[in-house]
Amino acid sequence: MQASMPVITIDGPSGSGKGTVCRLLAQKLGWDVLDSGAIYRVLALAALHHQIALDNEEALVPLAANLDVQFSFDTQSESSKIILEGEEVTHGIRNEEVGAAASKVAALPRVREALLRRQRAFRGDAGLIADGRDMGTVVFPEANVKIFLTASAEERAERRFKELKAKGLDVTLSGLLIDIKARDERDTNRAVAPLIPAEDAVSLDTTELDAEQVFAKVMSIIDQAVVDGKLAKLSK
Ligand SMILES: Nc1ncnc2c1ncn2[C@@H]1O[C@H](COP(=O)(O)OP(=O)(O)O)[C@@H](O)[C@H]1O
Ligand SMILES: Nc1ccn([C@H]2C[C@H](O)[C@@H](COP(=O)(O)OP(=O)(O)O)O2)c(=O)n1
Repeated sequence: MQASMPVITIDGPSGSGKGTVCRLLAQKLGWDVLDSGAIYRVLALAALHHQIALDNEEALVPLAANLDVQFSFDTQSESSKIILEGEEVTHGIRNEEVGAAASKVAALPRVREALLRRQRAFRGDAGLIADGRDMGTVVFPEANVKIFLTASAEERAERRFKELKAKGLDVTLSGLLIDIKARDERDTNRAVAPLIPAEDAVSLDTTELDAEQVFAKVMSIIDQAVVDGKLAKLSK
């Protein structure tokens, strides 16, 4: 692990645009990305496969600690590929059922603890962009730049609705709004590593912004961090 490589954290609730901005940042900066939500999603899917109850901390801790998962970058599709126990789950984890299950296993303190080292190991030879809920507060409290994205629940549900409809999934806007609010509630009110901005995070409300505008604002926050000496000059 290269403890000195820079880290930018992007935290926020579901649909606030974290994944989108992280992908754009990774392209621009040539850095690695940690999609921590995908780790919780993969764990939840493994629990469902093995018929382990989503509140069975005793059984989930060893499953989390020994999770047989590989994240790789597929150069052909220019997207990441996720293999769980030998089976590709890249798309299978991206539905609201698995998102809700992920939020349940993520509420268990010893499960979070068991996944800490795996998340920190994503810090390699390049800089790291870390996407999640507790990247700036718990996993990388020493990060160079911390950003917290928000948007109204209605706007986030609308975004998710368009995305899942485009994939041909059978979803309703009202159902997604209920799911998003339930997930916000669980993620925000859990005892350990709740969804809250780090004290030194810059918050950005994306409700009225498109993805390009969010990216431009995030880049200006990063440029300001360089001016403030929090981050070395970027070769972008
Ligand atoms: N600023 C934005 N305005 C409108 N749609 C957006 C914006 N940012 C992202 N999206 C779209 O909203 C959906 C959720 O975005 P995503 O980046 O996956 O959010 P998160 O990772 O925070 O859950 C995706 O379909 C994405 O293309
Ligand atoms: N760092 C993280 C990342 C995700 N989680 C939990 C809580 C979230 O509701 C689920 C799924 O996260 P994910 O980022 O994939 O969800 P969205 O894409 O934002 O809908 O995992 C977490 O507790 N901590």
